[in-house]
Amino acid sequence: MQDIDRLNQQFSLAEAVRFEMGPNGLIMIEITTPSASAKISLYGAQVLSYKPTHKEEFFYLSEQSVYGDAKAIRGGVPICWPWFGDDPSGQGRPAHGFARNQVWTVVDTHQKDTGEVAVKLQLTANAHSRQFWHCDFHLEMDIIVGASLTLRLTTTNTDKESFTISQALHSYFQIGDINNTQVRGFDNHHYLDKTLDFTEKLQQGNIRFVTETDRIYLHAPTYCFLEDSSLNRKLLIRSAGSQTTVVWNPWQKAISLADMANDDYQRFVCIETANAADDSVTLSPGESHQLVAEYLIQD
Ligand SMILES: O=P(O)(O)OC[C@H]1O[C@@H](O)[C@H](O)[C@@H](O)[C@@H]1O
Repeated sequence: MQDIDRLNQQFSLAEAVRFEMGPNGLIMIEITTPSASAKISLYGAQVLSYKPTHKEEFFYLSEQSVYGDAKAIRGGVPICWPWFGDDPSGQGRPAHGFARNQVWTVVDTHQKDTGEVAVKLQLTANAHSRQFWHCDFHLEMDIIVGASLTLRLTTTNTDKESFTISQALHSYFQIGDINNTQVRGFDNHHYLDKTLDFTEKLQQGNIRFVTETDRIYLHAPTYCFLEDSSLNRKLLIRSAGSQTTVVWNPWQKAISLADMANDDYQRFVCIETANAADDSVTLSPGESHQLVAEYLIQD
């Protein structure tokens, strides 16, 4: 159990970093820098908020989110790890793995000369993870808050055997209106359509949302744009260590999601920097892999 007083003693930074009690006793890191503020939940190492100074919030966070209770918080940037989507072994283990449902450990906080704040969180094999996955691992999440938000998830194989993972930084971007939103950058890219049993299709033009959208873009570009004319905002999403991008909006299926209002599908789009489908990652003992996403406003 990580005590708030101890965390504040060890890792708070003057005006920039402090630890607070969030809903249901979950510990949150509140970050303030000259160029942005952010909130991170230790449960899931999940960024829940990032707001550049004088600009709109980047992320959607459902008002009906469940905090803790082995559920993922619905919004911000959940981490899907060590598998993306349904249990690849078909044994009914939790969708999107277990990292989003575990309390992570704080390893470091510091402020750079530029004013950016960097937070490092860690997860290693434990009794809970072993219920679902027998491997030994070291997982590190670096979160860098400044004029942009950078997330870097480093997986190191500390086991005696190789293992294979899939994963995603499952960012829920807040938008003004789904009807005035498009994603640019995937023209002429193939994708697997999860709503049609993973049928492969070709994207023509920008992605627009008119129905349930659940796609894994293959050989994905290293950057794309989320254009939202209601908020008059263009976000740039840069990725590294990833060859797949997942684009998801549940549309009317939001009704079946207990932790989301029925019409909330109009207010977010998920664009997920991933290693999914054939883009899984195999690591030998001692090897590491980094999955990186950076989000910023494009003027
Ligand atoms: O409800 P969950 O487990 O957080 O998953 C939400 C969605 O996450 C997306 O990444 C998947 O492509 C969807 O198929 C899934 O429905």
